[in-house]
Amino acid sequence: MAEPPVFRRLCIIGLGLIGSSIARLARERGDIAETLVACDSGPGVAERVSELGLADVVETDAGRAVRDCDGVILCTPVGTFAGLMAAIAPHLAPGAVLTDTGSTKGSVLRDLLPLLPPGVHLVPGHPMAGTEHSGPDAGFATLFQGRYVILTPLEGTEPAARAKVEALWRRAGAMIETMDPATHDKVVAIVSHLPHLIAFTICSTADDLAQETREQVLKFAASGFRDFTRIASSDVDMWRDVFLNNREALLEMLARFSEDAHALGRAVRWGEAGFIEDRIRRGRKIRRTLIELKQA
Ligand SMILES: NC(=O)c1ccc[n+]([C@@H]2O[C@H](COP(=O)([O-])OP(=O)(O)OC[C@H]3O[C@@H](n4cnc5c(N)ncnc54)[C@H](O)[C@@H]3O)[C@@H](O)[C@H]2O)c1
Ligand SMILES: O=C(O)C(=O)C[C@]1(C(=O)O)C=C[C@@H](O)C=C1
Repeated sequence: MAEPPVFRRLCIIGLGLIGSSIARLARERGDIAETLVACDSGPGVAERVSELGLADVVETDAGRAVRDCDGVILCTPVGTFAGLMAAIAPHLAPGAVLTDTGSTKGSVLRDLLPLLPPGVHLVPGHPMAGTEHSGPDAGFATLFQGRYVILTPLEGTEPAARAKVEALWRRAGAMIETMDPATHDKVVAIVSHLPHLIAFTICSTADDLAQETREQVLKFAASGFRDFTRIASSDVDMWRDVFLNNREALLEMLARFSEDAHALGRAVRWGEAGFIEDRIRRGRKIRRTLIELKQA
């Protein structure tokens, strides 16, 4: 027999890549929310969400959108969370479960907890799935299939609230891991935030060089550089907010990376072939490990 929907009335705030993927999934499955409310304040987004038929109710005002909802999921850039929380807190229904998909977790607790009304349950989350595309047309229902979702629940969170968020992600086909926010922020700093910082930087450096030399450097880019440009084409608002809200862990990883890059540079300068080979071998090994885990 089909399971009952996880939520009676679920409000998704932010209908970009991630929010519209959850909406599409909820529409397709029918067992995530009985009624789906979509809220987006971006220019033309609410109209597009209506055109695409992604929700039963479409709003642009977050306070109005969350009224009477037993589930609310924030899918906007993390820099918007404090302002959004101030707007929705007075309207959250007692007993509601509040979750999110933000890429940083220490900042989410910092921004949401102080205004959390008594009786509303916060279960922060982060799907480790995405693409370089953004907006309501970019989403797809299978985005989370076979991917990890990291939850960073607070001690003492009501088990029933946590179970609802876990059920949502299980129905999305995801695997769930639990971590404390500081560990989460360190892990994603190395596997997600630093790679983006490097990709944005390498593109700027190549662009500077092209301007200095007046050569069409980019037309000679084969697949190595192109792989970086895919990552570097990601959304400006989202990544500005990620960098500014995971400052400490990102700067720590950047410092370690810079030391290691200098060491490799030194080996190149002094012709230390063994050191260079070792670094290349480690890269190849990590790629093989990811392929074995089917994540490459
Ligand atoms: N893109 C990814 O690969 C990825 C992966 C995992 C988690 N995340 C996280 O999920 C969240 C959403 O990312 P995305 O890629 O879907 O972004 P996106 O840019 O595709 O969509 C964000 C949407 O939020 C809307 N929005 C912004 N401020 C708002 C506000 N105050 N009120 C209502 N709507 C508002 C925008 O109009 C936009 O439609 C971010 O916190 C991001 O860090 C992103
Ligand atoms: O696939 C991509 O392009 C992504 O950037 C997805 C990605 C990542 O870095 O892996 C980006 C941000 C997230 O918070 C989680 C996933």
